[in-house]
Amino acid sequence: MVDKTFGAKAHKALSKRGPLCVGIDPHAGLLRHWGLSDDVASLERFCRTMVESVADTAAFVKPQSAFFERFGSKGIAVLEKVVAECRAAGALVIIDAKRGDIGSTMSAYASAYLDPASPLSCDAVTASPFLGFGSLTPMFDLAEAHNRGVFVLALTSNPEGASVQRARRSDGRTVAQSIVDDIAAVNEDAEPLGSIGAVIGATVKGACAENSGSITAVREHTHGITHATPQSDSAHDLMKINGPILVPGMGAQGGKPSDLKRVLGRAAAAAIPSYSREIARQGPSPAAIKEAVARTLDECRSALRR
Ligand SMILES: O=C(O)c1cc(=O)[nH]c(=O)n1[C@@H]1O[C@H](COP(=O)(O)O)[C@@H](O)[C@H]1O
Repeated sequence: MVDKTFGAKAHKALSKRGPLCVGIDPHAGLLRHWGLSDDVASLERFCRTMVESVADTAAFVKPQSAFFERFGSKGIAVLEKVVAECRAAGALVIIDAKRGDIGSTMSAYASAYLDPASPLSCDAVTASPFLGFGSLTPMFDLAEAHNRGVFVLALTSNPEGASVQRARRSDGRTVAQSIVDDIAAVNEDAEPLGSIGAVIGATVKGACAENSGSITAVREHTHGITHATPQSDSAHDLMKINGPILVPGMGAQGGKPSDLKRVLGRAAAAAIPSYSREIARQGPSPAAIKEAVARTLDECRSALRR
């Protein structure tokens, strides 16, 4: 059934709960800020409070796997609980693991996150396409089989990303544009949204062609294929993604709600602005976290309406 796909669920969540993803990133500094020590019992306490404060209101919750992995198997056990409890409260859970590998190893990563029988089974996972977009195929296949999603890194929020992602290929496109085009091909004809998302940071210098003054992209013919050739580094054609767009870099990294349209243009209709530290550092008071969620959601909603 089409409405069971991750893309359809993401679309519904965006309209019902609104455009917000709350990241659960229990790093040592945040635990300290909450008056907790850096151990598994504190990790559990932090996560319990975050889940109780956000999972029944935020459309998406994104636990960052690294902060659980650093506690070994006991940390992973906490992550399993976070995933199950958030899903039970109606949030769509994206595990941020940024996996990228080849062949049977990629299949194993896909099973770990997207197979309903796995203890870490969630709604979607982040993936890195930098071993070649095609290397992610086992993950896309499993996502499709089980109505799950994959968010593929395209233009990341860190300044180092540009040296790889904005590099030009021999066909004139940036690496990021080729990733966007590959996502678009997987999502082609999906309604209301495809299940393969893109990750585009709120801090990137400019991303969409329509806001860069070069919307009339030059068409270039290379090897028998016609491409839209971006006129500048900021001229990415994002409308074609036809999938949800995870936008990290909000809050603590400097991204603001007004950046959503600056970076994504009309593609911002599918934006999922994602905040981790900015919301968690309002804790440990659940009321303060809830208040931050409501305020942040309001700010994102009104920036996207403008
Ligand atoms: O995939 C991600 O979520 C991600 C992509 C990206 O380009 N930049 C980025 O910061 N992230 C993740 O988003 C979270 C950002 O955390 P805050 O800066 O505290 O909001 C971290 O878990 C990052 O690993």
